[in-house]
Amino acid sequence: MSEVCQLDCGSCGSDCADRTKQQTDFTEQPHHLSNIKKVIGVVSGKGGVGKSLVTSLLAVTMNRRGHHTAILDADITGPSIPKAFGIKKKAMGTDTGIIPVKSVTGIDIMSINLLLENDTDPVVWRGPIIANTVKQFWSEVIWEDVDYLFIDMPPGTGDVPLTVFQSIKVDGIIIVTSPQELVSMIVSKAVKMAQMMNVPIYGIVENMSYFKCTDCDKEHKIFGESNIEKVAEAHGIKVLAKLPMDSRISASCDAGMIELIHENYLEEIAPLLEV
Ligand SMILES: Nc1ncnc2c1ncn2[C@@H]1O[C@H](COP(=O)(O)OP(=O)(O)OP(=O)(O)O)[C@@H](O)[C@H]1O
Repeated sequence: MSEVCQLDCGSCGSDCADRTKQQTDFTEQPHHLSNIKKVIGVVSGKGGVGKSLVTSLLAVTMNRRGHHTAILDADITGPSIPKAFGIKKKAMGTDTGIIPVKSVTGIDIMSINLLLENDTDPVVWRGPIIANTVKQFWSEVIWEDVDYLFIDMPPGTGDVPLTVFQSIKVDGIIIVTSPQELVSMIVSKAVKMAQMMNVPIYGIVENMSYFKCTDCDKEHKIFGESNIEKVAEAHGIKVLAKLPMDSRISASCDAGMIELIHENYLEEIAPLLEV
């Protein structure tokens, strides 16, 4: 540190410990009234594979097991969480901070669509502004007594997910894929990004893994045989669950009733998160 530190590295040439710290630690603090026990990021190497659905189902599962859960919708340009939970109310801002909206079963939710006047308005913002909005959802929203905060991460491995990883201390991530040809490359990208960011990986959820015929009860692999086990093994991670392609799922999302869905599709993941 220079002899009289003005807390302004821009005008100071001293190569001190404080400068090094400022250059490498980009972590944002949560709101001082927030109390979050575990933060779990849900990521996908590409869009449209069901990342928001898996985030929603994880929050529902943990909530059903008696934990207070919350969702931070960091998918700013494609926010689909409020629709899946049928939330029409807007989030409230107070002098102290922003209050998330509670779903029917008590899951706290924050999403850009809970701030926009019209939820069909597109968010046409540049990367840094989008990343800043996510940071604000972390630092300015009051996440009160949350056991599990699930973050629906922006898809891909670009600028925005990177900034989010740098700013929010995530306890672990879950990677969502669908059984398609490019899965190996897509998973590799997500795994490498997590490793670069030093974030532990819980494992992979394969969505739209199969379709179960209601007439013959047979499972059909619509996208062909999956090689997810091999891909997971190659990266030393686990396949946590395989979700069927099920019209009841899309119907529940469309009707805003995802938390009232009867099936507990991701129940087997819960004990791992509870450790
Ligand atoms: N297993 C499934 N069975 C039936 N419908 C599904 C399933 N998974 C996802 N869907 C439907 O597919 C659509 C896209 O899913 P979702 O929004 O979760 O994808 P996403 O990966 O978050 O997309 P994006 O990256 O663009 O935000 C939704 O309408 C959802 O209801």
